[in-house]
Amino acid sequence: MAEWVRIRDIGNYEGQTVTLKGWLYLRTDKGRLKFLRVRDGSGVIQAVVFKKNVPPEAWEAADKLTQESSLIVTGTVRADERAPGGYELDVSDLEVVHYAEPDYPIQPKEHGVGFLMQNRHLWIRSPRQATILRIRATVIRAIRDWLDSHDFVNVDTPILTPAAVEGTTTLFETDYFGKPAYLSQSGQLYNEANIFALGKVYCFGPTFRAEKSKTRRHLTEFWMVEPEMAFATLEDVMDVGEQMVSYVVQTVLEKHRRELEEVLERDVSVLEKITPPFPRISYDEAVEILHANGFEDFPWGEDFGAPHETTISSQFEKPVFVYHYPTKAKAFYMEEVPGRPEVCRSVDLLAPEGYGEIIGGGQRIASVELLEQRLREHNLPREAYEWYIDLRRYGSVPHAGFGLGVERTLAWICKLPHVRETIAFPRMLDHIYP
Ligand SMILES: NC(=O)C[C@H]([NH3+])C(=O)NS(=O)(=O)OC[C@H]1O[C@@H](n2cnc3c(N)ncnc32)[C@H](O)[C@@H]1O
Ligand SMILES: [Mg+2]
Repeated sequence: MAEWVRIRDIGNYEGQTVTLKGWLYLRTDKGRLKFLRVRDGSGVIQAVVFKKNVPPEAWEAADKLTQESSLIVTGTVRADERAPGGYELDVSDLEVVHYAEPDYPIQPKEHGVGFLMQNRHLWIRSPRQATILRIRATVIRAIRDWLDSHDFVNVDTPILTPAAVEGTTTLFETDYFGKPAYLSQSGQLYNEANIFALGKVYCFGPTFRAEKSKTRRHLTEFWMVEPEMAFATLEDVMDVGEQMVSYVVQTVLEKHRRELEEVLERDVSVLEKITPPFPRISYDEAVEILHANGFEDFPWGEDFGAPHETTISSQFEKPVFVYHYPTKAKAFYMEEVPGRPEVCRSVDLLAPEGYGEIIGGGQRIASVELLEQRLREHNLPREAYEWYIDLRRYGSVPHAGFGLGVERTLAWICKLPHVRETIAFPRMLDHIYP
């Protein structure tokens, strides 16, 4: 058998005889010719079977091929600008590994989202979905590369936790040997302990929100990277956030420009502008933008909804930081702004093109007294946070961090209509199968 190669690298083998292993995506018969669209997980190529060029048994096998049959094809690589990816395989031999059953549910045609979601385990095989998952992997790797190269230590935080971080209304409760435990909403509180050991840390894993929201931006299980820094302030959050997001976007452009343009039909010129610094405006300034752009009655003090975030971010070509939200609109742990207790040292990063919040974070309360006051105000059970208060008793420091949602970031980069396409098996209010 000739050398087994990946379709993604086929350009390196022009004129050579190679072997590909994959699945039949599409078959077109034209007399003594068969055009097979083969995919192998790294890309798609057209394999041309000419009856006179293959053994009779190979032709007979090709004739019985059904969509998604697994196969091994050998042939000579030739450049052809009409072919997907610019190359074709002139087949000299073909072996079928398994004939797929003839009723493969996902035909190369339009299907409704509900049907596709019920068949997500097969839908992910489509070139578009596979491309998105490949870009997702690049986003995750780029995030880790940037943090690892900037002295952040990856520390894993618990999934089973005793208390809320982001409000008690979106907790998934589970029984923990007769006591309640909650799936992690955020690793932040544990990160705040870890920085006293390591200075700069990040956790990166699944987080859970029992969101009752059916929107294009909400999942009930999503992946979040959460950097946290000792001796840091709100400004450090924005510095790190803009540098990391810019690095991620430029890395995706470098590695996946062709897929973005050809498979996802994404206008990449927007992404080319994503470099530091990002604009930074206060919540007060953001409210002024709303008042001047159709939301004259927006009341100061409210959190922004999707339409508001879209209006605010539409004023800028880059993601925009909005800082100093009203204290009452944010979580219990937010440090207050000296002299303005009604606002806190929080920040969100709003992505352009209507993708809204991709980062939430801020500076954390450093004093025992204010933290105890906030726990009372938020009616949080003090006993579940005693350890967290300890962090303010023993060498407290100004510290800050944020969480970036992978799925929302990926949806923006790829310009996807819904976060359901940003993870292999999305979990949403009304979707947990397969
Ligand atoms: N270490 C920190 O400071 C993080 C902080 N405790 C936190 O969880 N902030 S956040 O709730 O705004 O969520 C952060 C990001 O997490 C994403 N996120 C937040 N909730 C969701 C849902 N439901 N679906 C998808 N993505 C979500 C979104 O990008 C948010 O900006
Ligand atoms: Mg948020």
